[in-house]
Amino acid sequence: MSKAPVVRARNLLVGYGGDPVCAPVTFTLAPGRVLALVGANGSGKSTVLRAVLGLLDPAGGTVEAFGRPVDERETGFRKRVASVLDDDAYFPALTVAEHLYLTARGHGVRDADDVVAQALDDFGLTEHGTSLPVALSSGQRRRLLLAAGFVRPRGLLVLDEPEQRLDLSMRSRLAERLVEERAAGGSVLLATHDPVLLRAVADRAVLIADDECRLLSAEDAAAAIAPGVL
Ligand SMILES: Nc1ncnc2c1ncn2[C@@H]1O[C@H](COP(=O)(O)OP(=O)(O)OP(=O)(O)O)[C@@H](O)[C@H]1O
Repeated sequence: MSKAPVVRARNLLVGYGGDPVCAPVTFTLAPGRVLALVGANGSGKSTVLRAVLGLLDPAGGTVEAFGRPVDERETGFRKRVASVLDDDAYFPALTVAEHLYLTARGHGVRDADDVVAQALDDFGLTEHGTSLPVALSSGQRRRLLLAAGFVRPRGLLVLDEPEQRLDLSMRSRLAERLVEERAAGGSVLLATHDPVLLRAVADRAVLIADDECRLLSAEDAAAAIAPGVL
């Protein structure tokens, strides 16, 4: 397995309208590793993720994915990068299963039936396969968006607070799924406020802040975001 970084950010400065939202951030993410971004509300985690996904130009520094400057217009980039952000992006007229088939087949998955059935099961959606998004609870809609990230091929999975709106049992299933992802050689970059998820899946973390963005062990990062600390 190639150990070249999947993501390399060097003094990456992110912000809006020329104003940085946090200190420059430097990290690498290797194949088969999970890196978490932690920090207070508004510290800049989602903004860093947007820059890694090419949805926002860096205000300074560089960010590369698979050895090339990030460019989400490149087919090769979009083929290898799956993301689930903090938005409810779904088609109102498609059922849960149809969403997953569309995503899988759109990305050329041959055994889409098996892959979709597995994702429905993993995310507790089997009995909602024929439901439209409007008929789902907010947590079930979140599961649908997460499931869509897992039915397509990927080398990098980017997740923005994937624990949001999930009950504890689904958080633990998500953690198992991410551990499997890592074991299969996939890389995951996630923003999270959940110390339990962080401890279960992350190898390292970056604490995003105004004055300095620091690389921490997963354990130190989990302690830093424990209740009463941040
Ligand atoms: N589209 C935007 N235009 C201008 N400012 C923005 C925009 N999106 C976010 N911000 C600001 O950028 C800062 C960082 O926001 P960001 O969403 O990256 O934080 P976060 O660490 O992900 O927070 P949370 O934990 O609440 O999700 C905040 O001060 C926010 O108000």
